[in-house]
Amino acid sequence: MKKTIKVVAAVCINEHEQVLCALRSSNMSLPNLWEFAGGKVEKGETPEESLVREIQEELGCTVEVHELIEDICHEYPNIIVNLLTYRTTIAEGTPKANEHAEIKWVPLQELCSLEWAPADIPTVNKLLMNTI
Ligand SMILES: Nc1nc2c([nH]c(=O)n2[C@H]2C[C@H](O)[C@@H](COP(=O)(O)OP(=O)(O)OP(=O)(O)O)O2)c(=O)[nH]1
Ligand SMILES: [Mg+2]
Repeated sequence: MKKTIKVVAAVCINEHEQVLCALRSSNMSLPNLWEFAGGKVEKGETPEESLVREIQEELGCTVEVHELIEDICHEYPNIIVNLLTYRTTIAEGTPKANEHAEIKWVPLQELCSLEWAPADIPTVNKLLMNTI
């Protein structure tokens, strides 16, 4: 049976309605695909705690976690990812790509121009449909 991992990711939106997008590097799994920064929920953490920790590690800034956008299970060839995406805003600091190949702020309506990790598509569609 395939293992399921619980992953949290930050849909970080700024005052210009731009979304922070992160490019997975060539040495990560799902290389060269765009994602929302985040990572695996560790034992004893709430999803919100994991997300604040992951963003601190990956982007070197602090986020405020708002509502859940999407909770989906996506089956990859080797693993099932239970991805929880949350709307977030930056509470402190400026995001930097500590682990990603690149990060950039993208206008909400242009999100579809990036090549996303497959599990992110439902979140991207929700954002494009303006249902959040
Ligand atoms: N962070 C993140 N992971 C995603 C997204 N979409 C998606 O399919 N994933 C997958 C990629 C990985 O197989 C899995 C775990 O994410 P990750 O690689 O960020 O985990 P992590 O930061 O804890 O990294 P590591 O400790 O395993 O190196 O989730 C997304 O938008 N954000
Ligand atoms: Mg990560």
